[in-house]
Amino acid sequence: MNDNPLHTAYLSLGSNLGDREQTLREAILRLDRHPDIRVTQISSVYETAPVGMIAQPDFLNLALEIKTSLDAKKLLEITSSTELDMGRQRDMKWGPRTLDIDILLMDKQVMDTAELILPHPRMGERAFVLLPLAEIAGAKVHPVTQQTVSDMANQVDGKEGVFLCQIRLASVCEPSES
Ligand SMILES: Nc1ncnc2c1ncn2[C@@H]1O[C@H](COP(=O)(O)OP(=O)(O)OP(=O)(O)O)[C@@H](O)[C@H]1O
Ligand SMILES: Nc1nc2c(c(=O)[nH]1)N=C(CO)CN2
Repeated sequence: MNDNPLHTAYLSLGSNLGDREQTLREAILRLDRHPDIRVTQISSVYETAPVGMIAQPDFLNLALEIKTSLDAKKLLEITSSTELDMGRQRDMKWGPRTLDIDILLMDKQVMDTAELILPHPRMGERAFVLLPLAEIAGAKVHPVTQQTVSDMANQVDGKEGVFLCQIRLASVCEPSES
């Protein structure tokens, strides 16, 4: 880690093309191998019906907690380049993708710029985001609405097809000290 202040961020990962499980494992490893990022919590994996454009395969989704000394813009650069390195092609809004990484929350930061909006503007309506996130960050408070993640998850639970999978990824990388 560099000497900058340490931030806590929550990410949503999704995949609905290719070997979805392998893609998620590899993405987590790549993030954790970055010198300024440590993956500190991994939620369960959920198989989820596509939201938005429905004529596409089901997704695997999960949420991560990371600690990072990167600022939010730099973190977005890393998550975007990880998506591209893992074969993501930028094409259709809400279309199929090998890997999607969204930054959901970063500390209590609120920002609205052309490249990055925090908290993620659509997280509150997405069961595929909130159910995994509630497992690892249920008590965290959304800095704009002041709702806890658990309360947000309860509001969307059952509204979309979101099913817990038997896939265990928690051992992909060991939680590290620093
Ligand atoms: N919190 C955020 N996390 C990730 N990307 C963001 C965020 N806020 C804004 N963006 C911008 O959104 C752009 C488009 O992202 P992307 O192609 O992943 O959208 P999408 O996954 O199709 O839809 P959605 O944004 O609804 O998840 C990114 O290039 C990025 O600049
Ligand atoms: N189930 C599911 N649906 C989606 C997803 C996703 O990750 N899972 N991502 C989208 C764009 O970010 C649009 N729709």
